Amino acid sequence: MAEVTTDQNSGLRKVVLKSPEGTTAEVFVHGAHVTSWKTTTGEEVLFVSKQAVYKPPKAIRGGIPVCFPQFGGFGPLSQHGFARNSEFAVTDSAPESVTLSLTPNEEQLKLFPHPFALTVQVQVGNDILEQTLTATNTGSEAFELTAALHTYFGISSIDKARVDGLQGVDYLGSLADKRRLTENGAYVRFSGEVDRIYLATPSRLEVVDEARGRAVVVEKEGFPDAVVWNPWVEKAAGMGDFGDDEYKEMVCLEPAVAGSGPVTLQPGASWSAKQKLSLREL
Ligand SMILES: O=P(O)(O)OC[C@H]1O[C@@H](O)[C@H](O)[C@@H](O)[C@@H]1O
Repeated sequence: MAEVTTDQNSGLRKVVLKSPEGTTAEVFVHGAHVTSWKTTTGEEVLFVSKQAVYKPPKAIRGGIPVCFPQFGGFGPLSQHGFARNSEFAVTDSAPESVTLSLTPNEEQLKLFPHPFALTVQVQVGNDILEQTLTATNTGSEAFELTAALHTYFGISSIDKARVDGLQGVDYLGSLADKRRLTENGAYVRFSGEVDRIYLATPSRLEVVDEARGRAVVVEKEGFPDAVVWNPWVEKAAGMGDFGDDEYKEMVCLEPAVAGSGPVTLQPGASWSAKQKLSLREL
């Protein structure tokens, strides 16, 4: 069993996972939120802001917030839905994996009148992190959902970072009234704010850290889309839980079901999607 412990700094409950090879991950019960994934050599791969606020129901800034049952503004709820603001229950665990579950409370059902059961499973392997979302419609009517694993990757320097695998892919420009555009570049690089929903992307993408000589390989299933986000100077300055200069240290690449249209879940039916993160030396 992975033990549920109390985080020293925040007082919140978390689970620490460890693979036999020594890869570790830290998962907060609040939001089923992964805040750390360390390689066998002890190197952190994810980014968490030094200004992050560990005070439920606020979502933690960084790591991997779970956006569910809504991504962004694609629906009636507030931005990114309420899973990231909710207390989950730990329903299963082993030294290298944990499953956390959420059913909406009365207040959430008033805003989103669709009973569901959501599980988030997190597992570590040899320099691997896998995360699976499974949602079941436990009500009597069909409903629509959008979702994302809003993954913040730590990088050495934004001018030496890029996202590979998106050339020729159409995207909705969130900074351009969601206009549909096409990615022409071989890579996505960052020299200003980027906020794009790439549609029906290849299942394998990479966040490349040229300065560190390493890429994180993102393999996704069941998430047709991928969001690329960096807030850059102005948006960073406007976020209370994000340092003014921290945009230089992170890139978000978020497997999502968003712009390609919502998933319709029939009564009794389940939907499942996952991401697998691994490393590649350049
Ligand atoms: O501040 P939030 O709600 O965590 O959202 C952060 C960002 O999340 C990204 O997924 C969105 O594309 C951005 O538009 C948004 O700014």
